[in-house]
Amino acid sequence: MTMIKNVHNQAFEAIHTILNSLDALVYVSDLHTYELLYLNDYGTTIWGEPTGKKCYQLLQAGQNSPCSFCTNHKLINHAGNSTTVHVWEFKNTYNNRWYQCRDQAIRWTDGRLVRIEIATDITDRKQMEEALIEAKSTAERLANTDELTKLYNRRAFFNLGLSIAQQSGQALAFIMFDIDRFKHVNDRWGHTTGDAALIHIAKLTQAILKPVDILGRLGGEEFGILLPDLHHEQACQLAESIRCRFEEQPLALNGQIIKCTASFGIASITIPVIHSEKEAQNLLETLFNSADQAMMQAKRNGRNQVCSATELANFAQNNH
Ligand SMILES: Nc1nc2c(ncn2[C@@H]2O[C@H](COP(=O)(O)OP(=O)(O)OP(=O)(O)O)[C@@H](O)[C@H]2O)c(=O)[nH]1
Repeated sequence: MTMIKNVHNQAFEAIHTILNSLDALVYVSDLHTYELLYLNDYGTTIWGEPTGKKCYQLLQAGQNSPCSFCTNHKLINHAGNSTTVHVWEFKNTYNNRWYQCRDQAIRWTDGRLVRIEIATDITDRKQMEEALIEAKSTAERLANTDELTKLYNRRAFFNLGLSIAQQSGQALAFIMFDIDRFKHVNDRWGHTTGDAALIHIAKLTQAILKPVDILGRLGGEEFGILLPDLHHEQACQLAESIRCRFEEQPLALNGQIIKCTASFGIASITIPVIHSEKEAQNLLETLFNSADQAMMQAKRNGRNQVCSATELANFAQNNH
């Protein structure tokens, strides 16, 4: 009898030693009253003594009733029997560390079903994952952004245009503008001042636009604006406002006033039924080419003015 008791004691101590040596939280709580029935050393070191406490009182911060994220209901089925192990990841509200939790309903020594959780700290992995997600989104942002002006670059601008160009039945206007005689700005004031002038122009333009409008730097001193749901006349008025804004608000830098004007081309369309991305691409290219030609016309007409593709069509007819 004494020998059996000793064997039992030894086994109990071995289990006790193992549980208290684990680099993981192990606790047992009543499935219905939430009373803590067991907490290993890992748990008491971080969260404190469990005696007389409910799991939510000890293991979470500022919790006076069962947690909204409690998984107890997932551990037993309708018949009141244990289901499988429920594995989930959770940021503990007491110490703000991430844990992978393995929860299960087991039979306790007195025969009732209780909850056992084994939770390992996965904060380092989570932080690495978060850093990777952050790095990916930074890389994506940089790949779509013009470094100097922080506007969309040509690639991102065209990609955004592609999705807009598939919204059949919607009006779409496009304004393209190019700063006039920008070479003179660089030659006279230097390349750094030229850069500042490009940033200034980008900011002036962005300030006039609505959040749905898409402004991009297409390259060099050339910019594009995609205007969803805007009709031709409204786009012409908008371009004229931007042109005036450039005249009225030159860049003031180091006591110098750097004046920049720009030439604008406008094209617009009511998007027809689009069947494929290729069709959307063709439509966008046609729109861009028309605006580009209108802009070249504005340059030929003497710069610092707005020309629309309609004007260009008239001009073409007049010159045949
Ligand atoms: N500072 C600066 N200059 C740039 C940048 N990209 C292009 N440029 C300059 O923009 C100028 C464009 O010159 P051109 O294409 O001859 O055109 P323009 O002088 O603006 O004359 P028009 O377009 O005919 O009115 C060149 O001097 C380029 O070096 C840039 O990122 N920064």
